[in-house]
Amino acid sequence: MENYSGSDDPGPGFCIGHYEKNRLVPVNSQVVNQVHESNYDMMTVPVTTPHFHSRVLGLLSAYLGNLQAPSQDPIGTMATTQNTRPLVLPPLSKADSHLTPNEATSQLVGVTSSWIDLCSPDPLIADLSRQVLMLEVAYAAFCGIGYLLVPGPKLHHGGMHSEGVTYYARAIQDALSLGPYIQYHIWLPMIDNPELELDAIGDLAPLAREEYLVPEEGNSAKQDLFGTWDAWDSIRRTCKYHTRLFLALTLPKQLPPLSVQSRWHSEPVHLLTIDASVFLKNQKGFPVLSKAHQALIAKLMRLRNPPWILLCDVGPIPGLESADDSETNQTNLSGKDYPSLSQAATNKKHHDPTPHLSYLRNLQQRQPARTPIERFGVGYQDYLQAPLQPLTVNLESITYEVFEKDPVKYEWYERAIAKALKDWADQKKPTSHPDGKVILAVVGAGRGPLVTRALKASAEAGVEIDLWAVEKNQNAFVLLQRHNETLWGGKVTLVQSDMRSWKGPRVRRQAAQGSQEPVGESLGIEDSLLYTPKKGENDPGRASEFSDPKPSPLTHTHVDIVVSELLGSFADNELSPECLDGVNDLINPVHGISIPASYSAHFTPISAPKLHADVVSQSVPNPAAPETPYVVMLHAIDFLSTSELPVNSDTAPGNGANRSSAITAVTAATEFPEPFVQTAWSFSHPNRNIPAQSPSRSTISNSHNVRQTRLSFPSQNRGVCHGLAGYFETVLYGDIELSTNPVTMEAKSASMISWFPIFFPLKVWYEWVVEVFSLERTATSATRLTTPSVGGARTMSPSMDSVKSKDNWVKQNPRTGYRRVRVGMSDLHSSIKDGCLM
Ligand SMILES: C[S@@+](CC[C@H](N)C(=O)[O-])C[C@H]1O[C@@H](n2cnc3c(N)ncnc32)[C@H](O)[C@@H]1O
Repeated sequence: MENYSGSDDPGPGFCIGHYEKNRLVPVNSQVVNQVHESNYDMMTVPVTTPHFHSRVLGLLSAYLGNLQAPSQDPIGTMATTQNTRPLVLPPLSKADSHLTPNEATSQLVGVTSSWIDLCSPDPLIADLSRQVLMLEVAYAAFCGIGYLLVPGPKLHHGGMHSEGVTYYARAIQDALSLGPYIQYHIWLPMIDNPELELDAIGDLAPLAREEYLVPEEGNSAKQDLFGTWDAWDSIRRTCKYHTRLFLALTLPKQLPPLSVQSRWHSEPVHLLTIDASVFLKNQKGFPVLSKAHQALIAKLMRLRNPPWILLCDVGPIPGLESADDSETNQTNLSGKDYPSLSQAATNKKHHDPTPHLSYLRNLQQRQPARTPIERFGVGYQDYLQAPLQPLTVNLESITYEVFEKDPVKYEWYERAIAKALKDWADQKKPTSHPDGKVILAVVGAGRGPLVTRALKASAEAGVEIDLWAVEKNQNAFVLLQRHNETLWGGKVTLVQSDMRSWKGPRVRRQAAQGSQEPVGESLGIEDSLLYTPKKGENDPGRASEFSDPKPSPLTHTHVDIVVSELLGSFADNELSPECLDGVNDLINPVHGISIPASYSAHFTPISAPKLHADVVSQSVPNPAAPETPYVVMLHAIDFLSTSELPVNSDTAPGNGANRSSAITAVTAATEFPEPFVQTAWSFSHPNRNIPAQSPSRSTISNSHNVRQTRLSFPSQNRGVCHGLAGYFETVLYGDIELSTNPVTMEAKSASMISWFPIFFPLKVWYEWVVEVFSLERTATSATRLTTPSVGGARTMSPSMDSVKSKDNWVKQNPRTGYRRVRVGMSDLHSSIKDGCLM
């Protein structure tokens, strides 16, 4: 068996890059070499130059200076457009970009302009921004850039909040087809904090014309913990969960509550940007990250695709930009933090030109080794697998081999069998064997690991057993025969049969001479003579058995202990109850034991964007894809129903009076909230209540195994439910249990790897783009409204007008005094492919 201890396993590697907003040097191979020599893995490069920015501002200013009102045509149609004379940007010129296609390009992350505003309520600004993005994307694609960092949507425009996201999303959808080999990273902060969404000099947003703006009245927008996640959700839905669309997430100085962190953890965060200001200083003045930041980074780094880290504003790359800049920038020291002269002299000796990078490299080395489950699961994380069909399909040897690597399951079975045998002996229970041996049958023996464990348990408990192994897989049966000869000393009677047609063990009628002390008296059925086929000979109409070839009068008897391992990820989904029903009558009717004694199925709703995207992409060739329950090692998921109290913006970090207490609460814990997992149903064996089967029916009724359930899951925060995560728990014997339920597995069977959870996908309902908002009054009243709003909100939304006229009590402009919280949204549908093409 492979060693899964993980002691020599290095932790995850960090890929760290250098971000410079206004990098002015043209990047070539020498520059990239310099980056590598400085211990960075990669760097960013702006797609366009400040020259291009000035040129666009100049064109806009000239355009606005000459703006005329649209001339009316006789029927007034011109009045319905705001683009009578659109401003069209000319193509890029040499001075507009430092990018050149060369061998270094593929190692760069291109950055598109942050001064545009695709969400602007002013159609002129929005359209100009779209043109800028398209020019940049087209040129980046031409140069061979593989990764683009695209600043996220601006969410606040005066009194309007999050209204232009659909337009932003639409532009990204266009960009995806314009740069067909580019991976796009939408750059977002972890929460929507309007106070931090500041306009810089030269930004297009403040140039939006007043007539398109709604003034902010009184209450400024509050921060919204899930506001940026919500925007991201709109974008990726519009782009239909595109496989080249990812996130770049800004790590803030104050981390948001863990429920917000766990939401981002479930999303495709492929870049993590860390600004110099996020670092604290240790006693020696070196930059370090808080424990909470370290914990979040550690979790992200254990994902199937760990994010790359971009260090922002941490000073220049040594040797690349001027040394003077490097001195002043390196740790952002200010005022009293400056070292004394003697400290400065010492520092000079040990001068580290990249202290933030050194810290992250050190953090990388301190990452804990992967756990046995993580090592085992490499390549399986968030990977959809169809569940096994062990009854109808004969498993391959390699599949058994994977089961057999479990460091816990077989150990627990051995303990359970030993305990059951000891109890049997201690309680002096009669056995089904004439010699008093406990008759134990491993049904569904596979390649025999439980048979080995049963023999060990018998030796350990000092209780003699008569061991039977039943397996229907003819290929695995060959190995069972071999093991019986080489490993088990012929002590096992092998039966190649479906357990449902097995007639039970056969024993000699009289106790054999010289047998060991019986455990108890025999309950054997001694009323029939049976035929034992010779080795290799099949008994027609009955299972073939290979045992002592000496012919002797045999009789069927009961099994005292049935051991099976037929559970699926959702307990009963691999037909465990149905198969065990087939041996139910063979179990000793008074004292018989089944290991497992019982099992239950559990589930909880989850957000699983990666799995959803995979199911959707598989749906094209396979329409049954969304109807399939998948076995998945769940990782990038968020539990939607948790035991955590709901968090609201008032108690989130950065909110005035509550700030300090909230931050304490946030930084104290680093584990994501525990899911609320509920039990769906359970089964136990032997089942003394199986109704008698009607002799007139050829098939056995399975109605006693039908189960149904209806459960409620409180959800604390908004999110998208992509499906249900299913788990199981099983009582093997007494207090020996196995569990995959994330709430109990640590206590019951930590490090068990045989089963991954099951994922039941949910289909999503589609319509033309419709957004539904709940209006939360931000002023005095706590009134809530739900208003569907069709299309965009660049003009006054028709829905808003109808709300005004219908509901007298909404007297004021509903755009002010209310906060719109999106509660639902359909997919974006477009007739562009089927419409009239140019
Ligand atoms: C999950 S595997 C477990 C194998 C083995 N006990 C182990 O732990 O590695 C289940 C085994 O049960 C066998 N099996 C399933 N249904 C069966 C049935 N009705 N009768 C006999 N064997 C069955 C399968 O062929 C498979 O070998």
